[in-house]
Amino acid sequence: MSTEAPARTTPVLELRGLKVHHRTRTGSIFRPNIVKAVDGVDFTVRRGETVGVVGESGCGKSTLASVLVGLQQPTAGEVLFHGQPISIRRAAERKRFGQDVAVVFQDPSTALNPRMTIQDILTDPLQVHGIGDARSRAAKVKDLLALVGLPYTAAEVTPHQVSGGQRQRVAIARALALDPAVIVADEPTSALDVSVRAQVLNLLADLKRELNLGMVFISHDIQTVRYVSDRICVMYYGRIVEEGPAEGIFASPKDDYTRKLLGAAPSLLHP
Ligand SMILES: Nc1ncnc2c1ncn2[C@@H]1O[C@H](COP(=O)(O)OP(=O)(O)OP(=O)(O)O)[C@@H](O)[C@H]1O
Repeated sequence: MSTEAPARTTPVLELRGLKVHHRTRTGSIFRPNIVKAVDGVDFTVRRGETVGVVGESGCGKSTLASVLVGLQQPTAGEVLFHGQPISIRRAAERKRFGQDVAVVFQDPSTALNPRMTIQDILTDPLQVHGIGDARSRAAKVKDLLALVGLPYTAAEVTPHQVSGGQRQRVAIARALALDPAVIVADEPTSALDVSVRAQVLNLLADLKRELNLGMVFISHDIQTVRYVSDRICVMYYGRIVEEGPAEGIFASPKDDYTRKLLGAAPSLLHP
């Protein structure tokens, strides 16, 4: 499934020395308790590659994702887009980032507004960013639906009138609406029926190839990550403890924690 990693071009998205620390309510002002959700991570993704991020619950995957998509300001470290440092504190950079880096969440039932038609859901990002007119937006919706393998008639219904797998296709189409360079998919198949998971994974892999996207695929399931990723980062307690080509990690894991993950529960994709 995975394709050969692209040549060593400049990463489209990069994190350097990323830290996200949270001060919790326990502790005191003299001795605050700090949760180190992400604690010194370097990370890159290039166009045309899928980087898998895997680790158990609480290791910091979602926190990493929220920084990658500009939803959270790190405590320390840099976020670079095409080699240029960016900050979501600056409104213009935040807007640009929202256009260039898109996210697909775990559960499309909660990520999509149940009262909007799929046409409106897909038109909304274009309107918010002031892109095109009514005619070009309608054409774009048609293209997006075709891209994710949905019939044009799906535009007329609401998300709850289609199946779970089709709903996630709508969420993927919405993520593609602004022609992003990177898609961050955070557990995109975990809430889906086992029978449709492989279809959605195949769709993400096809889109990465066709659109030359940088893809970050986050999951607790190492077999699912292996299925889609060119490169894998293994996270443990807020750090990347092992990183390398997907097949290399499986053939000869170097870290004890990676070995533990590989020996753990059977894949949710192939239970
Ligand atoms: N706002 C916050 N305040 C305090 N602690 C937090 C906050 N956000 C996350 N954490 C803690 O940071 C750690 C990493 O959380 P995160 O959600 O990123 O992990 P995860 O690997 O995505 O787990 P899951 O798969 O269960 O979502 C956890 O211990 C979590 O409890």
